[in-house]
Amino acid sequence: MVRSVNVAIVGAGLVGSAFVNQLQSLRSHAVTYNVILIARSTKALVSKTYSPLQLSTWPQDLAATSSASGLSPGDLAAYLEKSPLPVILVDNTSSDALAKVYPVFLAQGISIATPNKKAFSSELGLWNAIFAAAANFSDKPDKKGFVYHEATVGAGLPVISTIKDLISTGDEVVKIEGIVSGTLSYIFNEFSTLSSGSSVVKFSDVVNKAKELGYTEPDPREDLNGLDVARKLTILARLSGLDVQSPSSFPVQSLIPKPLEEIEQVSEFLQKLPDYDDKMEETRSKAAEEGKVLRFVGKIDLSGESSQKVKVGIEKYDAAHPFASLKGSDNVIAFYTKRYGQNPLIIQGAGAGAEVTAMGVLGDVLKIAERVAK
Ligand SMILES: NC(=O)C1=CN([C@@H]2O[C@H](COP(=O)(O)OP(=O)(O)OC[C@H]3O[C@@H](n4cnc5c(N)ncnc54)[C@H](OP(=O)(O)O)[C@@H]3O)[C@@H](O)[C@H]2O)C=CC1
Ligand SMILES: N[C@@H](CC=O)C(=O)O
Ligand code: NA
Repeated sequence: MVRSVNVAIVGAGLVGSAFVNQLQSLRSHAVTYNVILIARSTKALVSKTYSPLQLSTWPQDLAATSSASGLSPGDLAAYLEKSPLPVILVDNTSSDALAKVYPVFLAQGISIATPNKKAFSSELGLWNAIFAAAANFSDKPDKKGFVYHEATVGAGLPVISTIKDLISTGDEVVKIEGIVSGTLSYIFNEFSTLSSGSSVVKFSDVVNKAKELGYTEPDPREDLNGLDVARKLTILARLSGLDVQSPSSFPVQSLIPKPLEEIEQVSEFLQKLPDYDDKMEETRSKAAEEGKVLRFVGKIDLSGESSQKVKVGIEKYDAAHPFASLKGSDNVIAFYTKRYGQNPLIIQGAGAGAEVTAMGVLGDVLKIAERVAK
């Protein structure tokens, strides 16, 4: 018998649009996925009767909706709670406001699949509330929703599922080292090569290119100030058993030039960034003179050897190091654990981009549907 589930998609930008396309092309017919809502920040296409929306024309239909404002999290919860079928909320935004009400959705039996890091990397209290309210972490799962967030670290790469499997089967994390920003990976892979002359590209040009390619956060300053990496490290550290209070509770290096910190508009920031290319070029060429390249790295050290358990910033690597030969927007994450010893379990591949991120989100939706569809 074919089972069904309702799907509500909030956020229809790069990842959201790729998600809808991938959902439409699904080959599995074991479950029917009825999309009942697609929303952007200012518009919402909602099926009032909970019957499936016509997906072939969703961009035009969404644009044509008369609503001048989006749905508030409260309105969304009230609508989804009345769904006659189990419902999965796909949060493809980077909204803090939506993330804060995840515990409410979960307690109402609404499941969540998301690439939005905000819920899992803000204050520790929110993290605890989410997992207390979620069915997959409860011994009383009745009426609670499931929560999956694979694409919050390494986009579609199996990072979250791997660390969860390591821990739940009794392994212990000793260290994690990695390049977990697709944007900063791309920027430094292009900008800092082993040539000792001046770089073939300007730092500000590669920043713009990373934005064009869809790797950056909606506001690329969240990548450049190290916060996106700090959020991912917070998630990995918490899953490793460390109670990190927030992404600002450990040292994080920012690449935003001090005089540009107070600028409000992204456009003005990007326009002024070229004025600071010389400073980055100086750092790059000094490293190149030592035969090294720059990479933006996150480290978690639970071995007790380092006084600083979590840190994020630029490091220098020589040519032989695996981080020096990364390409494109690749992420690389090395898990040193009790079982794996000195030879870490390594995951590598594209860590940003709409298609690979949507794949991670859709994979989570399929896992939730297997558990809740009726
Ligand atoms: N791009 C990537 O490579 C990766 C992205 N992610 C994460 O995926 C998420 C989406 O990223 P991306 O698609 O690139 O970003 P976009 O800016 O392209 O899309 C964001 C979408 O969210 C909508 N939105 C924002 N706030 C709200 C709200 N309160 N209610 C309803 N809709 C809202 C925006 O509406 P509007 O269209 O009206 O602006 C837009 O449609 C982010 O959390 C990001 O961190 C994770 C891994 C990789
Ligand atoms: N801006 C992020 C997107 C994925 O999380 C990145 O560059 O990695
Ligand atoms: Na992932």
